[in-house]
Amino acid sequence: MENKTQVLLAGCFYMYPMRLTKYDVKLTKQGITFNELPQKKNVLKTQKSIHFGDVVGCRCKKGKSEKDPSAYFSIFSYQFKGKSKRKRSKYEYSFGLCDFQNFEDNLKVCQKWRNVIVCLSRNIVVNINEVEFCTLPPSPTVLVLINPRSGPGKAQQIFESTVKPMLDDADIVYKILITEYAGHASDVVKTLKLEDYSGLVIVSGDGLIYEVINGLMSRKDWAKAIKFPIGCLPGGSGNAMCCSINYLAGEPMDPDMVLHSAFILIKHRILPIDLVLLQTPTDQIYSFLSVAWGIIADIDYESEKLRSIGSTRFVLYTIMRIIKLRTYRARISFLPVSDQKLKENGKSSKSVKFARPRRYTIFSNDSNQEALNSVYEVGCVGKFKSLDEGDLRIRSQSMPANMSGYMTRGEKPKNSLTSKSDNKLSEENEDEENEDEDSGHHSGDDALNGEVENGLVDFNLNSTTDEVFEDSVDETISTISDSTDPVPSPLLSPLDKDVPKTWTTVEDDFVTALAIYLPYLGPENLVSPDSKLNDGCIHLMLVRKGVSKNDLMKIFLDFTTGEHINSPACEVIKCLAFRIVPLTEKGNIMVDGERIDYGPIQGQILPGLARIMAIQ
Ligand SMILES: Nc1ncnc2c1ncn2[C@@H]1O[C@H](COP(=O)(O)OP(=O)(O)OP(=O)(O)O)[C@@H](O)[C@H]1O
Repeated sequence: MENKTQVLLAGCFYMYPMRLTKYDVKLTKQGITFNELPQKKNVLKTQKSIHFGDVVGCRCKKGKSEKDPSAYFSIFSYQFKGKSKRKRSKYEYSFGLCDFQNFEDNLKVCQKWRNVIVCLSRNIVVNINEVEFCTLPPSPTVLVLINPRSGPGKAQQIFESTVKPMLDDADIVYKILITEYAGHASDVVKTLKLEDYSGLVIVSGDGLIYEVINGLMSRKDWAKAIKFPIGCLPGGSGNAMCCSINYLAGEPMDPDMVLHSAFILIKHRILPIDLVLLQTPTDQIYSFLSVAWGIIADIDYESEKLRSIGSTRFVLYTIMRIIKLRTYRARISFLPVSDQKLKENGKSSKSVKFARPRRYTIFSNDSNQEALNSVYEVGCVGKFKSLDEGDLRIRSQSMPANMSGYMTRGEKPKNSLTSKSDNKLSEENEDEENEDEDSGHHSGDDALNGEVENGLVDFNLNSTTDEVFEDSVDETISTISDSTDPVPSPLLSPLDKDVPKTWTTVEDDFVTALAIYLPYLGPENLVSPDSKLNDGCIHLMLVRKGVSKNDLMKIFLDFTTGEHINSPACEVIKCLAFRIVPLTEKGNIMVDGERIDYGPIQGQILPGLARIMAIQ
């Protein structure tokens, strides 16, 4: 079994800028521990540690003074301040070595440490016998698409102020493309030479993600193209994808969601994400988030005019639409998950066939409580257990072992890119010999308390690095092979024909129908708490006419916690496919937050078809 606490490297370093105090530093697969030396008798100093789960990069540096032969390795860690785990902050730990008279010899030792640290922080396994020969892994190269018009129009600013410094710390090479018109991102990915990049990073709202996915799916080589890794940073007003990614990674959404999303982006694995193939009478499109009809679609679309005020627009319109409540008639059909599973197991599906769906109870996660509500038996949500802080943290705090091997070497990018991969002078604020404790550089006891900036000079960056993120996911989850054939939709019958007999159909008056396949629909809207990135099912939520305004308001308020799924007025069905045929003449249908022509729509799940940079 892997010994995560085995010491791979040990040495004596001082911490910049405190040159007089030495530290005993040990490196394991989990992180670095350091103790002040010499330990005074009877004085127990707490051991300090840096976890590789928090580390985004490491760089070698030299002192500013030419005469100083010291070499350093600086570790960039984004860790939680205090125990509340509400916000990550940047810490820079610079360990210095001056054992040898010339800089090159000191540097060699620091480079060895740096190489191992970078590998372990990127989940590349380094065993004890590999430490001496461990080389610096090449840097990933990404294309960053920024939508200057998304949300309150701050995507570019967000990138410059928060994301760029983090990408630089992580030595991620990037090329920036600012979208110039609606549809630009789609045009770009339709012809993009995917082999030039390790992935695509979208700084925008959900609209640009939708564009990119549909652009990739429109390519002849769609089956290969859709596996191109996509990373997302919140620049829009909804940002449902980013909220969902942060939630599933156990990273905070507030405050400073951008920083936490950027942290995930740097520490990501490439994970499969479900898409849904949608058909309308005129179109076939691909969706990653939801199809909304009724009040949820109305709020999304009608609040567009208040885009400039950010996510507050949703709150205002929710109140307005509940006061002036509309209901809509529709025929809604679905293929429940368990129905299909029964068939796969070779059992008769007779027992779950019924003309009109029966309502069954599900139980609250509180075992003392009576059965609370009703949903369809087949594919019902079942028990909903809300994750507490502790549950959520486990994954993000955990060490590289649970995120192993997501990188490998690839082709060298051909583009000229904005990169930090050259030796460069750091912004100088102070003389290196100045041992001022307020310098913001971490030394000894203050190492866990301050911000960064230092008087060291970057030295060791490998400017000829090449890398792609390896798709290390379990390919079996994807049902579709690399092909140039049209995308298959075996579960769907033509939209102008009846749904297959195995489906269930309801005709009724509704307040809303929402097919959703990610947990969050927008900030503070945990509409589908049970959804995962790749659970292979659509969560169909129905609210029928007859719900009181109070109950409806409670459902919307409970979106913040996901508790609404315990409301008797909220029916949830896990299904593989669905069809909504609106019977009320006018209304809105929103796909991933974008309005499409009003009319019948059907969809089926494409399990794990796309690839997303996330932690789950
Ligand atoms: N330069 C541009 N000018 C005008 N529109 C653009 C430009 N670049 C992209 N777009 C369009 O802006 C639309 C809205 O962007 P996006 O969805 O990213 O932001 P948002 O609507 O504020 O966020 P969310 O969808 O999360 O609420 C997208 O449909 C995209 O096509």
